[in-house]
Amino acid sequence: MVLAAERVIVPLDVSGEKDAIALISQLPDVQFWKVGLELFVSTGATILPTLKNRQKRIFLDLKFHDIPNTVAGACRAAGKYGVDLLTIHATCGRKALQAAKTALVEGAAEVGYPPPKLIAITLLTSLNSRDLAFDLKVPIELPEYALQMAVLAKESGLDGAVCSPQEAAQLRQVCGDEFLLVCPGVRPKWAETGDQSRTFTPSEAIKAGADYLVIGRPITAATNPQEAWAKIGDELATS
Ligand SMILES: O=C(O)c1cc(=O)[nH]c(=O)n1[C@@H]1O[C@H](COP(=O)(O)O)[C@@H](O)[C@H]1O
Repeated sequence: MVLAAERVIVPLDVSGEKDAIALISQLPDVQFWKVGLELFVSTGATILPTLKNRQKRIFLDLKFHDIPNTVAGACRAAGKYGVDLLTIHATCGRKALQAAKTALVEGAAEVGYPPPKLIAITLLTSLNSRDLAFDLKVPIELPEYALQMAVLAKESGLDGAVCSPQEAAQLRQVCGDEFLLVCPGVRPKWAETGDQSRTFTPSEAIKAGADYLVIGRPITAATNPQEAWAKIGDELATS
């Protein structure tokens, strides 16, 4: 049986600490929270100790994208927060990914934390094949591109990738069972797609091989977030 508390990460996509704490309190069964750009840029790292005090797991989603020296510095610092997952864009390239991973491990060791798992963004789930071909000018098919970014991450020593659930099965097959697959772009049948392009339902995403599902607005923007969380829990329990 798939338990939502073990497999679903909910993003704290709000701009203030008060709103973040209200969400955390409203959804006590959520064990894994994501702190992303909106909250981190608005309030800094202050939410992290709050989550740790409540024994929550933390996905720090800062999507680093820079030259090797800069991502290494950022990862060394992020390693000291004691979070569980951290993101970087695969398109930083091999040298930056390797430098990031090394610095993250060193930063965590300096303060005695286990290193967070470093996972690479393959291709944002908001983008579709047309965007990739016509705007980003990438001349290969989208699933193949996402796969190649995951392979680059794996070869660079990263722990996993962020991908659309539509690509999860292929990434799982090629990158193996130990490679962590974190999938946003998850939409229950009853939820709006919004700006996500490559979506699967929660049960489809799990079947495709996702380790974790990142599900935000279907829960957090629902009239009744607890009810939405429970519905997703029911879907996963029977999948
Ligand atoms: O890194 C991410 O978590 C991420 C990568 C990606 O390709 N697509 C994506 O949607 N996300 C994040 O996943 C969350 C999805 O939220 P909802 O679209 O509200 O479910 C957001 O916080 C995004 O920042």
